[in-house]
Amino acid sequence: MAENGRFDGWTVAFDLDGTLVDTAPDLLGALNHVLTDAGLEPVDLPTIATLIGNGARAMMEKGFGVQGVTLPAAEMDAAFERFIAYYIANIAVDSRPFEGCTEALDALLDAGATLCVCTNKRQDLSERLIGELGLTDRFAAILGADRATNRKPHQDHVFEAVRAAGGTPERALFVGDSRTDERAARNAGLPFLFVTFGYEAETPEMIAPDGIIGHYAQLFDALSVLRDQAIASLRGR
Ligand SMILES: O=C(O)COP(=O)(O)O
Ligand SMILES: [Mg+2]
Repeated sequence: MAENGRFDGWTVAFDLDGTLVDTAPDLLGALNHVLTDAGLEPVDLPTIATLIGNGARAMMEKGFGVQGVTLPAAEMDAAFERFIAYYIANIAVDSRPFEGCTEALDALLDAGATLCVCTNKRQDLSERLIGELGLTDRFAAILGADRATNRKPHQDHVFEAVRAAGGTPERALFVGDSRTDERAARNAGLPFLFVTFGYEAETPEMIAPDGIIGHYAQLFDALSVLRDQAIASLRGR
């Protein structure tokens, strides 16, 4: 049943922030740039991790909220412009793929898998970040929130990312760091592998994923188990 350990015909969809890349340091830099610009106190790294997951705009609004401020819409728009300008210029200063990530992606590619990115980050930011880190060639498709018909946790985002990569949802697996990812994967009917090194506050027990890894060295074997389970259930239909 192990299908000789290969992933030919399989697509693996990855979340970006907190899953492929540790983006918190540069998101923190950009958020604190606009907060201090507005005369507010900066937030710290543990705080920013609780704000990531629903896109940069939501993160920034929550960041102001943490400092007890709700800006009128027009001012929030202007602050967001400043945030984006700063973040684009500083998107990969300290952001790096999680340890072992690049090697793990290459092992999957060598085994025949197709890889794609399904992220609530904006398309332009996602492409720029992945490009600056030299990872673009590894992904058959990158689908940001603004390119999806409906963003995660909606299944459309997952289906569209997998199909853009030339894959099929029946032979696809999802890797993510958040409840939003878990719900998106479930909504789309994909097995869900949870990474514990990202930005989710809920425990793995609460998330109840199909598999868990705490390091990229465990990715290949964990995805192999999910693939074999999916093959068994496809056969059992
Ligand atoms: O930018 C965010 O807030 C979320 O991005 P992610 O979906 O890649 O985790
Ligand atoms: Mg994430």
